[in-house]
Amino acid sequence: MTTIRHPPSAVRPVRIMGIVNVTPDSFSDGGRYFDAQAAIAHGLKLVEEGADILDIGGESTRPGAEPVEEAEERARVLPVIEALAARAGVPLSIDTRKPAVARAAVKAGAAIWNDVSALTYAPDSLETAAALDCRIVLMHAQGDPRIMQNNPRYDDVVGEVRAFLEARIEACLAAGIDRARLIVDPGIGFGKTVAHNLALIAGLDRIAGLGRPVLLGVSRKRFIAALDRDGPADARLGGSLAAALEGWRRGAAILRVHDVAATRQALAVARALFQA
Ligand SMILES: Nc1nc2ncc(COP(=O)(O)OP(=O)(O)O)nc2c(=O)[nH]1
Repeated sequence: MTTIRHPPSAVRPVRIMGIVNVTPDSFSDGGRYFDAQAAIAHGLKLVEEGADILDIGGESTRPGAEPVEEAEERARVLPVIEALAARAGVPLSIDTRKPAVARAAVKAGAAIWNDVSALTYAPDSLETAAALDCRIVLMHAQGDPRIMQNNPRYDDVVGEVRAFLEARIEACLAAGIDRARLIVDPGIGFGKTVAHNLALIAGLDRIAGLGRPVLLGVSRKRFIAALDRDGPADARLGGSLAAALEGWRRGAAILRVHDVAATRQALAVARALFQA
């Protein structure tokens, strides 16, 4: 008999992070918001649908993705961040591994640096983060996007991901970054098999045990298709919602999603049911 874990205290709140990919090749919506005006309009639409945060990215990190040059990444994201900082009315996050892009994005109005490399990509990532006035997302990935799905292996995936995130928290503290600025993320789909992804969602309370807010990004990811019919990324809403709700039950504080309205509605019903 599986025990469904209830959120602690009064049905723990969760924030919805809407995804704005200003890229030509993102796995689930590549190209649709590559134009700055389209990206800005999409961000505003996600806020209208209930997004509490917008995550803006200019480089796809899907399996097999090729890196984007810094100048190109800046050109993609900065106009969008500047416009949304003025109009969206919610905190913005910059999804980048490059310190210089993060610095420019924070200057343009971003309040969060979402780094899928957990500040390991560049030698000056930690010192840049220490100097910026923003929150930091530390995400686990095993290997670079180009090769991370070739043959991911763990002895104890939850234990190893937790240990990595704990070590990154310590590295941040040693660099003078205040613990209160840190958010952790198990990196669903970043060097993980389907079984690894499921174990991480089921074991999310052990990641939350680090004492930092947990960000969970399951939206439209490949493991969903592997568990159902192997359809395209935009045919994975049901699985995205199921995984997001389970993540919330097991400790996620922020859900990074493409489908904000549906996620908002699913959470509203799930929370009402916990109080019924
Ligand atoms: N913190 C965090 N950031 C992330 N950034 C990108 C993606 C990949 O999803 P998406 O942005 O939709 O695709 P792409 O990287 O192809 O743009 N997933 C995460 C995630 O799970 N957590």
